Amino acid sequence: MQRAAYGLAHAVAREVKKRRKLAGASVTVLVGKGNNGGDGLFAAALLARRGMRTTAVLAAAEVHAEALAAFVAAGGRGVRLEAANAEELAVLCAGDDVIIDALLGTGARGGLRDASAELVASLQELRPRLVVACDLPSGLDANTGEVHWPVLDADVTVTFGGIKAGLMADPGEGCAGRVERVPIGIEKQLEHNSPELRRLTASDIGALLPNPGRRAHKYSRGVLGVVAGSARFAGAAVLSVHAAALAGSGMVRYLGPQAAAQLVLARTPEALWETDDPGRVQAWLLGSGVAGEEQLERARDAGSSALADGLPVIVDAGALSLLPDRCPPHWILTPHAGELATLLGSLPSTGEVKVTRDDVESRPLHYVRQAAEQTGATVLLKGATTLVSSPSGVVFSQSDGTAWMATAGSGDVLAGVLGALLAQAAESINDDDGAYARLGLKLEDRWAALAAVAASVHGRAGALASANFDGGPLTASAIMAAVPRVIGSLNAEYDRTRP
Ligand SMILES: NC(=O)C1=CN([C@@H]2O[C@H](COP(=O)(O)OP(=O)(O)OC[C@H]3O[C@@H](n4cnc5c(N)ncnc54)[C@H](OP(=O)(O)O)[C@@H]3O)[C@@H](O)[C@H]2O)[C@@H](O)CC1
Ligand SMILES: Nc1ncnc2c1ncn2[C@@H]1O[C@H](COP(=O)(O)OP(=O)(O)O)[C@@H](O)[C@H]1O
Ligand SMILES: [K+]
Repeated sequence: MQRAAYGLAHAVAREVKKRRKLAGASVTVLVGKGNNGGDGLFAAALLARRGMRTTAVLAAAEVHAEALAAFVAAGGRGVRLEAANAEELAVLCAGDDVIIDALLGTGARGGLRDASAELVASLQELRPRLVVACDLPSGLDANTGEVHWPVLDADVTVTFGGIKAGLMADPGEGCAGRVERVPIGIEKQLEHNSPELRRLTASDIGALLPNPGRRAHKYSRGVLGVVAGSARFAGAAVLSVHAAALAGSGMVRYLGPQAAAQLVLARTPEALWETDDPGRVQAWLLGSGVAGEEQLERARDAGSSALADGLPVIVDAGALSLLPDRCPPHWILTPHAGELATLLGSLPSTGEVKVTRDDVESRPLHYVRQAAEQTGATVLLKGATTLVSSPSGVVFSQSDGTAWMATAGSGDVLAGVLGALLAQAAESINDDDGAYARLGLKLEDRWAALAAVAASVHGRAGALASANFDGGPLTASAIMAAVPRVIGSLNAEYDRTRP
């Protein structure tokens, strides 16, 4: 507890010092009845000793006794929260330099209640200057990222031990701000009861990105077949094919109507337009912008032959309605929340239960796992945080992008990037050289890991492109243009630091 409190106090002091002098600055800690409140009180005691004006709002009749004694001994002032003073305390706290949210931690069941809920709801409206959450924002489920409102949005969350699953899945991650981990000596223990949710680091991604050998040729590099676009959505074909070319496919074969093919070739003269037998490919991308019977038929045919040949397939947008009864794990579905809701609704195994987009957005971790389990496929659920579930239940979470990436065509670029990675990895991934094992990944989860690599490359490309515009807005084309540089720098960084 002392290590946790010290880490928390250190982070709070640092954040305050970015804004003003620490001595004389005001901090209020919101204290619940459990150990989370104890951590908050011990941290506030340390801050009082460093000259901060400290107040504790005590939300329970009994709080951690030892921590309260330390807090009082350090000169802190306690106020009991009651229904009658919740509004008034909210106004007072909102004027503070920093608020520490230590109401509920990992032991919470359900959300904030009564006066605590009232206080937090009012505070959230008053937009306090700086909020630091102790371990996790109170009201958030540490295992799922599901949220019981109201929750006080944190600028920084200081979390102890391992990073909880709930801080890597929305809507929880969206409330947590920047997450900092304080090691407290229980990390080894956590490794063994891992929550099966994993975030790949830049170095993990460098280790998994395909790299051409010296004697590579275009066919050995990996050919991607693409059935995308249609008369109505020709742009999806243009974007996905170009992104696949930029992300390093050996070759891209495009199947689609002549009008779309002309636009595809105008942007990507490197691509081939296949009008009858598409020739050999190592992987397929089906569905981005696919509409109309003729193009759906092409996607269906390519899907059937891929299934028979055991080839990896990305199933995006329009092709999500063409799934076989059971998909193999090397089929990667790439829905956004709305598409996932529709997909789940169409599965016989979901039964009569209706799933809406709101349901998926409230419980993305639950539904992405459910979809992978029920279809047998790997499922990549797009969003601010993108979750990828292997049918084994192992989930990857990547959150490397910027909100400017919520722009039309962005998903088509992701599909192209993933297609390029799949085509390049398709042949080597089955006789893995140990890269997955070295990262502690099971080979059965390799498709999900590769999809997470694509999501991260896509997110990093968006972040880089926006940074090049001083944080300004993006088009899908701008995201795509940054992809080669992101892959190049991830590879270079990995080469510099590899063991
Ligand atoms: N190794 C570790 O574990 C470490 C843990 N550490 C710290 O401990 C924290 C976990 O502590 P914890 O177990 O005391 O849980 P926490 O959330 O503070 O309080 C639970 C209490 O609140 C109550 N309560 C429950 N739900 C409620 C609700 N909705 N609304 C109101 N009350 C509610 C419930 O009581 P009851 O429901 O029975 O009234 C229960 O007694 C963790 O987040 C981290 O900060 C660190 O020090 C590092 C090492
Ligand atoms: N708020 C956000 N922050 C970061 N990335 C986002 C956000 N919203 C969407 N994205 C990303 O942008 C892409 C949008 O894909 P999609 O919804 O399929 O759009 P489209 O079909 O128009 O291409 C996904 O990769 C998603 O992860
Ligand atoms: K908390």
